[in-house]
Amino acid sequence: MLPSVALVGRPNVGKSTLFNALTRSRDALVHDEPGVTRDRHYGVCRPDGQRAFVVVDTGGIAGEDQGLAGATARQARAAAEEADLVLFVVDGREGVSALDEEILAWLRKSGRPMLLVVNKTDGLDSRAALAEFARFGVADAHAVSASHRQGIGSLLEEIQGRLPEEGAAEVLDEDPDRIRVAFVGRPNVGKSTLVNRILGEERMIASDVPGTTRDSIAVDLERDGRKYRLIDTAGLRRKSRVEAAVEKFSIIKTLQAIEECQVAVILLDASEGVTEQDASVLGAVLDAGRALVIAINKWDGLSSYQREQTEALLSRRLAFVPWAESVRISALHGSGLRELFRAIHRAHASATRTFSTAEVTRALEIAYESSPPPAVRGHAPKLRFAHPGGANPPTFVVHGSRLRTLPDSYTRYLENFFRKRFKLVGTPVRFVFKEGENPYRGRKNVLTERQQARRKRLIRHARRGR
Ligand SMILES: Nc1nc2c(ncn2[C@@H]2O[C@H](COP(=O)(O)OP(=O)(O)OP(=O)(O)O)[C@@H](O)[C@H]2O)c(=O)[nH]1
Ligand SMILES: Nc1nc2c(ncn2[C@@H]2O[C@H](COP(=O)(O)OP(=O)(O)OP(=O)(O)O)[C@@H](O)[C@H]2O)c(=O)[nH]1
Repeated sequence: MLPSVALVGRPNVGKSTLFNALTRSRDALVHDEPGVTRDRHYGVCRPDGQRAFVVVDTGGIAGEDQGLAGATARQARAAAEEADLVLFVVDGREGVSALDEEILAWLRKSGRPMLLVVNKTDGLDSRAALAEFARFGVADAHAVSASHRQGIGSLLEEIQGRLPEEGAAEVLDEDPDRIRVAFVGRPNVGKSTLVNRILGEERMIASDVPGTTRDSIAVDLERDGRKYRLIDTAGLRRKSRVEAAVEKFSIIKTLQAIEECQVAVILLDASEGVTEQDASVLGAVLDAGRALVIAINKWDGLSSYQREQTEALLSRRLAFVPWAESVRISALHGSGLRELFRAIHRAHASATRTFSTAEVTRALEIAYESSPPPAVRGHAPKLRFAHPGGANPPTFVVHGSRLRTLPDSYTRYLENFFRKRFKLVGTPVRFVFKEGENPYRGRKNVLTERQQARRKRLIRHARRGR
């Protein structure tokens, strides 16, 4: 499961800046889509080749008046207590303050694992900056500059070393035929009703998945001869655990469920359109690169006039994900479920389809020849070669030159072209651009003339020396 790391500290020490440095590291790949709200307080850090984690910006724990008892502070505490690791952020320029001491005392009491992050050390002697905070007696202190992105790499390494071990539930996918689905959405859209409806149908075999930890719940089921695993959702939680209290909407749990699934089904309430919170859940699905199906629930409650209005509104608000299928359902009456599962299946098939290098390069050639990218200052980018770069989401690696000058509109053109050619629905598609020659040229041992001449020279030398 995605572990979580909370940023705690007094106002103005640079928590938001650090949050951005950690969560926006893949800006090149994650395009800002109009219509998507990014929740400023929650994000996912996906360091290259390392384990991803949720980052929570707890908001500043303010001065004495509101102090540790204020509403913000209460939220900060709750977030910190839920986190697997706390980054206690302080200001390296201002040095130790009374409030820092207060926060530290509280963090110690909470018993959460903690790292001290001394920020704003750009232009400072970082050893001196750390020494200032040595009296805190926190063994693990890191000097960083969030705004200059200094020290972030080593901070990330330190964080990696302190995340909890991955649980048994994470060794999820033994069965490649089983589709991992998460039903996500804000409170009251009908997740529990839908999950219960799905699990309640007779033809299905539902069972709790053994080996899942206390915090992670999954249920396997079969439907129309296909196998699914429903990943932890509020709906599942309430059903499988005897818990009277209504579980509050947890963004962390939503992010975790999204990370673990292959297909995220986002539920919307037909009578309410796409709210800010819906848009932020949508944004999280896109950031994670998951396949997406939009289920518009409570369709039963609308008159035909309202239905028309809703259709028009939704198609406007969802125009930025034209590739996602939306299905109208009623969780209450169980209508639309067959279509819902078909859409899940199509999205999964697209998201996990495999490609050969030959077909990908061919597609690139055709796209390129039929519409080459525009020249910038007299030089046009050249696209030479492409190969598949992974699934879920389908990723295409394109090699060429001057690719930095490729306009976004051209990336969108390529995306649409590939979508059409490979009939990809319900999944984001990613392109990674790499400068340089065909990387397979060297591997096939095809040497340039200069390389061949050099090689012959070396061989001659070696012979003479013998
Ligand atoms: N010199 C320098 N300034 C920084 C650095 N990080 C943040 N700042 C500045 O510090 C100020 C506060 O940064 P924020 O990230 O908003 O601080 P915060 O802790 O999130 O503040 P609250 O939202 O009030 O809790 C801004 O003016 C930043 O530009 C840094 O590494 N070096
Ligand atoms: N008319 C109508 N009402 C529905 C439908 N689905 C759910 N509801 C109602 O919407 C309310 C909320 O449903 P829940 O299933 O509890 O919503 P939830 O998303 O699980 O809510 P949280 O657990 O708070 O996140 C309940 O009163 C349901 O009866 C539907 O398809 N049609």
